[in-house]
Amino acid sequence: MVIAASPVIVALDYAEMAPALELASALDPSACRLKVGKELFTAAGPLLIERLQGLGFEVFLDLKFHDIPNTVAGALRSAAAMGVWMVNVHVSGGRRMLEASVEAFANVATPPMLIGVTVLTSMDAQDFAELAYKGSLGDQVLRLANLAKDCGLQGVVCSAKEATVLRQELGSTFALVTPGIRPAGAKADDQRRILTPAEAMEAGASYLVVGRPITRAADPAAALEAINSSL
Ligand SMILES: O=C(O)c1cc(=O)[nH]c(=O)n1[C@@H]1O[C@H](COP(=O)(O)O)[C@@H](O)[C@H]1O
Repeated sequence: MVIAASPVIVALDYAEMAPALELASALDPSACRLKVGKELFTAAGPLLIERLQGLGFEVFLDLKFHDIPNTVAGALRSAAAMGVWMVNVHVSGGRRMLEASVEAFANVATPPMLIGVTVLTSMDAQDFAELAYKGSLGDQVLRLANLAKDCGLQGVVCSAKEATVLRQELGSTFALVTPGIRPAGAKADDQRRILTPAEAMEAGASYLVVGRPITRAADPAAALEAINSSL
């Protein structure tokens, strides 16, 4: 496996294996990592993970587990057995689920990084208000990030808009994985809390998750290169 020099994680949001492998083959594993999410993993499964690793890529398995502690712990052990680099769970699954998640990797020699999802980057203040949580969206992100850290997770997924505050509150070694990244002038699509790659790094992000601005570009490798050289 190649350790990428770049903080970019390319989201392979495809419906099947072939286009995902085609895109991966066009990219350099020293220039990015790859993320496989619910759509692609449900269609293509562990075989795809093996193929991407065979091309030299570290893989973020983004299945956002959210279930009872025993079920999530089992799912995480299965993920670790695939040798993935990063996995995630919803922090809103609560303390016992998070502690069971950490415990699931206790006997794994090289465990994946365990990351908690806070408030999805597709949500804005209005969406958030409908859920009737206490405080603002930003308060909720901070509350969930503190809980994740307290339970022993290595980082959180959040919007880069929250990265400055989280970096201050949670210290320099806690990983901030930030989707909702759009180069200047790119379409927001369904994302609501967005920043450019350079702004996100400036705000304290550790990793930038970028999907459509790369996967739907006429030349994905050039789009990745442009982002990397903007940092
Ligand atoms: O966990 C994630 O990766 C994630 C969390 C979040 O809050 N928002 C978010 O967009 N994501 C993922 O990040 C990727 C963003 O893709 P683009 O919007 O195409 O750049 C998608 O694969 C999402 O599933």
